[in-house]
Amino acid sequence: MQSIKQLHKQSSINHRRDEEVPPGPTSPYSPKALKHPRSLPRSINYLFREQRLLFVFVGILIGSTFFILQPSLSRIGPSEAGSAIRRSFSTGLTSRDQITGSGIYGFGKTGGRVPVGIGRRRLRIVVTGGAGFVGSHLVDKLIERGDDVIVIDNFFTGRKDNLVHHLGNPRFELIRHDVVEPILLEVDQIYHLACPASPVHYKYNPVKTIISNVMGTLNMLGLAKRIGARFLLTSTSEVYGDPLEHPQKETYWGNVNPIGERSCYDEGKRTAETLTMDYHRGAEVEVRIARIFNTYGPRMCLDDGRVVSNFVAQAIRKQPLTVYGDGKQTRSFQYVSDLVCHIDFCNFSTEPLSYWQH
Ligand SMILES: O=C(O)[C@H]1O[C@H](OP(=O)(O)OP(=O)(O)OC[C@H]2O[C@@H](n3ccc(=O)[nH]c3=O)[C@H](O)[C@@H]2O)[C@H](O)[C@@H](O)[C@@H]1O
Repeated sequence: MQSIKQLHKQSSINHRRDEEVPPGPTSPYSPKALKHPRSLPRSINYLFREQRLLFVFVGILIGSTFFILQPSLSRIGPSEAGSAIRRSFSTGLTSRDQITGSGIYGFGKTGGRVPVGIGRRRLRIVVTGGAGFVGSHLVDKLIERGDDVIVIDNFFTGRKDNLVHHLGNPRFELIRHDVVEPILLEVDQIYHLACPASPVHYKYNPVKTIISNVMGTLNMLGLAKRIGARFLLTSTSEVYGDPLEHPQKETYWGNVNPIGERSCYDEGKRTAETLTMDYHRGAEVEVRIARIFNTYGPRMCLDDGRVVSNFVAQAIRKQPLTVYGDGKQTRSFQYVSDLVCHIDFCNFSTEPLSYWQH
């Protein structure tokens, strides 16, 4: 209101001044001659000169093309991708996804128009435990795919050496942080791997192992809920304990000793799975659970303590191989690159359960 009053005041003063000093014939001031309004033929003539009309049409064409393509572009966003996929989960590297739309990858699959030269939107992904044996291979895959990766690791069993080839890459960040403490990051997806996985390592400090599993998973699920990120938990076949069924199906609930030496890990992971499903049911966090079996491959520490690395280390040193117990126990082994492909597939999969049963 103040500024409007001022303007009114000014215009009335000007008006009075004009009244007081009327421009006479002898006055040195001569007002600017008023421009004649353009006649219609002149305006049309102006438009046609120098191909102006053509430029107007080209401008309209470019503008309308952009607005037609815009709905397709918006499909790239995580919120849209999330809405295309019903909240779902999978366990044991088997996909229980109940897809009502289509996967995040294909615009074609969503039925939208695909602007030429535009691919999948680059995702920001956090990998907890990304400096570890499995985590570092997963990071390699995500970086190779073109995503931005933030690694969180407390370096208890992880090593910077596993990630040294990514240092200096602008799409890669490494944070020394223990997941038992909360952290706030803006990402699209969370791969939660942080936890010692070898019996030697998780038995070293069992209380810390169970705290990492429970508090670490809780913190990461809280983050996923807050920022609307998809969450993948790397669980273990240890949730089956000493199974009474072979092979173990997802429907099998296991035979776990709650007070044994391995319970810190087994029960820790079982609680982590429970929390994951509770966040899924109660807070609609989009989740995946991968139950990982005994994995081997490059970057596995020689002192890892698992059977493959122990046997390799003993073979290199030309020592006899140590077999615990009666040697009749059985395990499922997988190579780390196969595991990483499956974790990645599990996270993006639109495949039905049967895919994993072959
Ligand atoms: O398969 C899995 O789900 C689990 O595999 C391993 O657990 P485990 O298979 O018990 O680990 P290993 O130490 O590799 O033992 C495999 C078998 O080989 C035996 N073993 C181990 C080491 C060794 O030197 N000699 C030996 O006979 C063990 O007693 C066991 O029966 C991992 O530690 C878990 O994190 C993982 O989830």
